Amino acid sequence: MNVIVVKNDVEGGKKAADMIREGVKNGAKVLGLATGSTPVEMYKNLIASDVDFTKMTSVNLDEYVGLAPDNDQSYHYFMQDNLFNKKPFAKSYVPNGLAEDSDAEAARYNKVIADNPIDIQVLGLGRNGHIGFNEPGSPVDAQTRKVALTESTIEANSRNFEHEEDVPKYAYSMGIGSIMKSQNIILMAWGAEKADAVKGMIEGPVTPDLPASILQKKDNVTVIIDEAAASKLSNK
Ligand SMILES: O=P(O)(O)OC[C@H]1O[C@](O)(CO)[C@@H](O)[C@@H]1O
Repeated sequence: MNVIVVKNDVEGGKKAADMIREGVKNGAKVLGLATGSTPVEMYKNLIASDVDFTKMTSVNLDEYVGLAPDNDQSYHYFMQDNLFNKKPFAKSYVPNGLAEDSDAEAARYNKVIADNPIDIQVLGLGRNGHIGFNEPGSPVDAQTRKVALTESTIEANSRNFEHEEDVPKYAYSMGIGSIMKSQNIILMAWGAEKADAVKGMIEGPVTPDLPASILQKKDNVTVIIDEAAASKLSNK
């Protein structure tokens, strides 16, 4: 794990965007993308840059079950708004939150991932150590499936909804097994509320209780964190 500590999300987002531009220059064809507040600065930097995704494919990590693509809380909408409207890809995939058959949707999405091996996967980090929506206890070999969100995640994500009860209880998430197959991973985390998860991810035992800790087992992982998120590390 290559750990880079930056001052704040503005510096970190620029760093991550530079790494993606470099990856694209070096031939990356498929980007795995994340939502949430964490990658917003990275997307701003990519939009302001000369990077061209029009011959590339993007595959997103997750989507809330029950939200339509035009719902402004959906991850489809987030991606349109934060990146795709300004920097379109030849093809972009996000799980279908309205799929009627969740097993069929998971199988469809697993085929998408198998057909489009990910060169660079972008990840955020949940306060409980989740990556994608792989909550604590998720099997390390899991593929895309419908998952139940934990209370901690529902509470954390409720800031984006009018009422906490509006936060969907389920999501489709790419599994840890699929994430681990990506060629390169860039994980970002900002703020003191991520400091425990960051410490566990980097210095703790590899355990399903803290899903991101599995990244210790993978080469080509770059972790970009700000000083607040790094504040509990023993080796700063
Ligand atoms: O970036 P945030 O909003 O802190 O959320 C943490 C992570 O959890 C998720 O909401 C779930 O995938 C991601 O979108 C995000 O990277």
